[in-house]
Amino acid sequence: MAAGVYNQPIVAFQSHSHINNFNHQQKFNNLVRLVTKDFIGSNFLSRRDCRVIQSLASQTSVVDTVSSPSKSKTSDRDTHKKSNEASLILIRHGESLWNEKNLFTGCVDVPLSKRGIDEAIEAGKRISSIPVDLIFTSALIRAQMTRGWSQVFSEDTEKQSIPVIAAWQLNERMYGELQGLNKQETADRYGKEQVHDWRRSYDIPPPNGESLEMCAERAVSYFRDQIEPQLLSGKNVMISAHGNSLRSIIMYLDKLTSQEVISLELSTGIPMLYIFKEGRFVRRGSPIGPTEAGVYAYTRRLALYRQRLDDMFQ
Ligand SMILES: O=C(O)[C@H](O)COP(=O)(O)O
Repeated sequence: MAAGVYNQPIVAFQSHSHINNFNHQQKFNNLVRLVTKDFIGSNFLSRRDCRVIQSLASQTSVVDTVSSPSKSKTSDRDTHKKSNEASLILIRHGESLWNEKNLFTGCVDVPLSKRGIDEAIEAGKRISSIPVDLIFTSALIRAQMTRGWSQVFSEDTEKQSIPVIAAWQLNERMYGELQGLNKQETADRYGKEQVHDWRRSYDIPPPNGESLEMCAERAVSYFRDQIEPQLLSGKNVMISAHGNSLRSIIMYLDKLTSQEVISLELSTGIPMLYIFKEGRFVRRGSPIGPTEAGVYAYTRRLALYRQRLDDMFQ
């Protein structure tokens, strides 16, 4: 586990703009160069993909450094500490280059597409009113978005930055022999139902990969051991992770059964909000708005389940 003020996801860059001492466009250009350099020569990014990433530098506008709102908005923090409440924001990374191509990705380290970066920036705007104290990301670049470039060399500035903890336990589930295959072609070859079982069932692993259950063993244990204590101490936490590591965490938070979790789909780049109060997690829908359209891309069955859950907390 590595802690530090680097690797902040773009979603957090956009959410706090009160410290603005740097030439952000320049920094972002450097980031894109770094990311591109990491992937050029690897066997899963084509030259076209690299060109797409490079072109983002000229198309994407300003991103901000992450500063810790809890240190600059003392009254907000005092209030939520007194009420013994904390916010938990979950976000699945924005669309990746392999999501765009409909390829099984799993633990292959693929960066965001241009659309994914736009989604992350948009998500950051939507959660801008929530003072985040601590960010957890997976160890994969699509959740972190930046790698190495944003280390801070000033103690004062570092004190004002949101700590970021990268943890492999939050990585996407290992998709085994499906990694790199096209999802549609795989369904055509092995049958829709088989592929659906591999992708959505709780305990059927894809060939030589992790089932959701196996993914939950590491992701939920990490959540309970490392993240819950932070919430208990009144810290507002954001987790930037993946479709299946977050499905397993949501299954735990919402007490979904292994049947109910089958219908749980998460959209890319949509923040979900939970309030942690008196040892319980209450889903508050998306910070986007009261309709919660973005919380779950849920099916009718899950909508009913959600209705029951909401009624319980009215
Ligand atoms: O790893 C992947 O391919 C995706 O991030 C998640 O895939 P899924 O929708 O098949 O779970």
